[in-house]
Amino acid sequence: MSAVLAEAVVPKAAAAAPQQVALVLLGTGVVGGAFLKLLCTPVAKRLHLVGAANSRKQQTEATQLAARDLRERLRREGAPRDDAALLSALDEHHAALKVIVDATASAELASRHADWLARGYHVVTANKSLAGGQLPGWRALQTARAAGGRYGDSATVGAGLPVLSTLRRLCDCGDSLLTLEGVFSGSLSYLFNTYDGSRPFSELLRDARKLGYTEPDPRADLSGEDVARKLLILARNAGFALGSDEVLVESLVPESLRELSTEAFLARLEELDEPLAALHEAARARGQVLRFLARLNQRGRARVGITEVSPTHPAARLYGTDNQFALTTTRYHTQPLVIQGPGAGPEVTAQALLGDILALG
Ligand SMILES: NC(=O)C1=CN([C@@H]2O[C@H](COP(=O)(O)OP(=O)(O)OC[C@H]3O[C@@H](n4cnc5c(N)ncnc54)[C@H](O)[C@@H]3O)[C@@H](O)[C@H]2O)C=CC1
Ligand SMILES: N[C@@H](CC=O)C(=O)O
Repeated sequence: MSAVLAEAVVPKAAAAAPQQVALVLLGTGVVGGAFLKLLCTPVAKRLHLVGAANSRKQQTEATQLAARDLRERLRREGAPRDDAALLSALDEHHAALKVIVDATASAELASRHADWLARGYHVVTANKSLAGGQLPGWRALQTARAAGGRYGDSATVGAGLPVLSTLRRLCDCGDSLLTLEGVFSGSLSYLFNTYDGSRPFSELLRDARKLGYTEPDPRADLSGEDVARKLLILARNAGFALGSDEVLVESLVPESLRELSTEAFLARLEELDEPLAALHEAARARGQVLRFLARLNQRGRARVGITEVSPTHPAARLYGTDNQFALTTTRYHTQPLVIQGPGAGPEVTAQALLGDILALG
């Protein structure tokens, strides 16, 4: 009764009207393409696309940006790439929030994130190269964030699963990460959940690529590099000042395929089949299965690589692109807090970008 009375007499605080958002999209590939589709849905009506770019061309012209075939048009026509023109398009728009969305895998673009934040733009990214790269880059990012820049990074780990948000919330409450373990790659999860020796590994990898699960160059997945980046992002968010050279990374890419161009590598995928079949067979003979695991122990030692696990291991019970993050903390120490679900794919990743933009205000 008193609660009802209280509601009747206390005026509700007026909810702040959501702000208009101007945005520039860098990268119109698998994730960027899915993001463009989400921009056409009603939830995105206060978002205004004022610029879009791929690696070669860009567009800031309103009618071109509104075209349904913007990605194809960008491949054929558009102005040459020039960040300054994209930033001017943001500056000229009346929207209160100005956002740069990075849906590329470009380390060069990622190295500009901190500068963009310092200049008053918000950055929302699927690109892990800054936060999961060299330690000085991570530190520059923290400096820009401390000065008020807002950085939407949900898409960088678990393709938007609520992992980073949960970890930060625990840390804000004074909890501490003790250990971290799991499957952090959607494509490798898909590959090892599916591979049973009946179809060549290279065929499954081609499927994973077509479905939009792999990195632009799938060696970034197979080498463990992408998993290592996610491990670094999580560890650093939990206060471990880990350098990228401090993660022990076990690569699945044979030496002979490491230095090739992406195209040449894609033409020689069959060379992965024999070594992977041998690993699979050896594990099978011991009653085990293969999983690509990431681990951070209490002393800050980090390792990512292929591991044989028993069929009853939690990582052996995943499906599709499932990721699994097991967080043991000071307060979750008897059993870990486990976050699990699809960890790759254009739609979920694009949604993570959209969610971070809408959360800006
Ligand atoms: N595919 C997935 O499930 C997930 C992907 N991500 C991340 O999303 C990012 C994009 O991945 P995809 O869309 O799969 O790659 P993609 O290869 O399909 O697309 C990359 C796009 O970036 C563009 N690009 C490259 N350099 C550029 C530059 N300097 N300026 C403007 N555009 C540039 C390319 O032209 C292309 O349009 C990567 O960082 C990836 O790690 C993150 C979570 C999940
Ligand atoms: N290639 C990545 C995509 C998400 O980050 C993966 O396989 O997990």
